Amino acid sequence: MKDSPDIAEQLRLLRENYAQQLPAKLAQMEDAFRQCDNMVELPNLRHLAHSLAGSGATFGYPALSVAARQLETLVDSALCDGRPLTPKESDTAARLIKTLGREAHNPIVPAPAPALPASNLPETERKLIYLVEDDASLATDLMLQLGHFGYIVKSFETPKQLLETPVDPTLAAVLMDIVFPQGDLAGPEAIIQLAVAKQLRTPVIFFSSRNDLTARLAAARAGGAAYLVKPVDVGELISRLDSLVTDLPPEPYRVLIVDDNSPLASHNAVTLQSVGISTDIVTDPMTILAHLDDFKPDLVLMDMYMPGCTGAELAAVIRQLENYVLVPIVYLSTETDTDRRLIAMQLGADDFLTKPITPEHLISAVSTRLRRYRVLRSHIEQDSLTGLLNHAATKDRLTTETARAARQQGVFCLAVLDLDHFKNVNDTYGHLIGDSVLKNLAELLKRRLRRTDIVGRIGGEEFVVILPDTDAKQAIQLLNELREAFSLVRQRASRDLTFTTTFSCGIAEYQLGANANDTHLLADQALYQAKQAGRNRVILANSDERKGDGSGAFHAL
Ligand SMILES: Nc1nc2c(ncn2[C@@H]2O[C@H](COP(=O)(O)OP(=O)(O)OP(=O)(O)O)[C@@H](O)[C@H]2O)c(=O)[nH]1
Repeated sequence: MKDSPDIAEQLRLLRENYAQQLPAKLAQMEDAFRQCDNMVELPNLRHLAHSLAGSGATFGYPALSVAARQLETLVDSALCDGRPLTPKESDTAARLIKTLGREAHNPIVPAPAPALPASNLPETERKLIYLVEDDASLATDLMLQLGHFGYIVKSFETPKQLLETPVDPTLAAVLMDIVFPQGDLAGPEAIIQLAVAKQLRTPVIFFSSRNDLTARLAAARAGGAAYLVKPVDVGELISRLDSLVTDLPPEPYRVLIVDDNSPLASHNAVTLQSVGISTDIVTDPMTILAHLDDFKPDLVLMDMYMPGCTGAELAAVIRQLENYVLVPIVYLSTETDTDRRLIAMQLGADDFLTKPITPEHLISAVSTRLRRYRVLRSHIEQDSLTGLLNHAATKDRLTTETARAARQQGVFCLAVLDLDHFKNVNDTYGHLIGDSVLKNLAELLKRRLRRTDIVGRIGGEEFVVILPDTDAKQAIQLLNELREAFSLVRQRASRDLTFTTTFSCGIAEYQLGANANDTHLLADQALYQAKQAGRNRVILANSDERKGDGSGAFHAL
């Protein structure tokens, strides 16, 4: 696969820009060299050489990189000794600068980055499902139930109707009964016809009151991805559907590039973007904290030597932040000295990549670490029953969101949800059924909320939803929709017994200056009011009550 035209074009422009700026950089270097007898210009000369050494090869000037690296090493050793260049070193430096001038006219067009399929495809909000069921009341009920979880359902009474309808290209799955008045295996037979006539490749879930091998075999031969026995357990159906139709790409990996060399940082960013990795660039290391909070990187790719502070110092600072103890920090540096590398690593970085680096190597080295980090993070952060964020991770996210809102003077809402009379559910139907209710609520929240919303389970039957960039009015409306939808979900206790249940919810809108505990305490108080007022309702906290000490709200979870 080739670079997308957009990315190839961006890379070409970056190379062109670099080539245009090269003569000025070389002129600066010659100036610095001419004045380097006075020692003041030596660090500048080293910095300029360092910058060219790191960036030249990336933009098609490998020999220039080599010469610049030699120059950097030479100047570095004089600076370490605290002396000017010796006459011999000056000769070598003059020769190297000449080489730089020559090589600046000899660019090689770098091979395009090997693009893997981009993973950040646009998100399709709601999935279209075809339901083929001759029992009108069951069809209506399933349509409603699936609708609560955010699916759009188009219903057909007979397989023939389905066969006669052009297949919608956005179709995500088919739910097909087995037995129809037209035949005991009319459902699977229709699916085979569809596959032949219309090349239907969409996943099919069969459901039937038949539970015999003949029916199951027919479904399997028709390529059925799942087989559910009636009465259909909505929770099971949703989890099967979700696993089959969730083509939502995984959230793109995020790499924060910290490099004062702006063209090089952009080049690396475009290279990573070509495989769907999302990037953010920090050219001024002193602004890194804001970038960390806003961008929440899965990996930090960092230059080692920058004005203001070194990469090693920055790595040490990042490691002091609780939320970034685990995030991989990788140096991308021209540093080859093993001792200096080891010292830099001791301060908190995980690895070294050496500049110049080919796009292939950069992508592969970064991707491996990103994958490992995400797996590790999900083990640490997920609640095992529901797959939502656990208590600690939710608390972290709330702290981060609070910091972001404070910095940007933005808004967000925090909703705390608690199932009503859940003890009764456990006592009446058993703990396992209670668990499936918890999973159904988690599923509903996951399906109905935006990807940018944060959902966690913070206690037995207590959930938290953080809604960035959402004001109180919008939050109330959304949570009421969710409350309504959940109250209509048919929970299955046994083959013949279903029940419904509800949740209460307290919402707090972030108030400028409040900390995470303040907001959480407010939402908790509103939840308490919702319970007192009769449950199954959403109540917004009164922000004037925020004057309490606010302490320990999260501890109380
Ligand atoms: N099935 C199941 N139950 C849980 C889990 N964690 C907590 N619970 C139960 O949740 C119930 C919570 O009960 P209460 O705190 O009395 O609240 P409630 O019955 O929901 O009543 P209100 O909140 O006042 O409406 C207890 O019965 C817990 O055992 C879990 O992981 N699975």
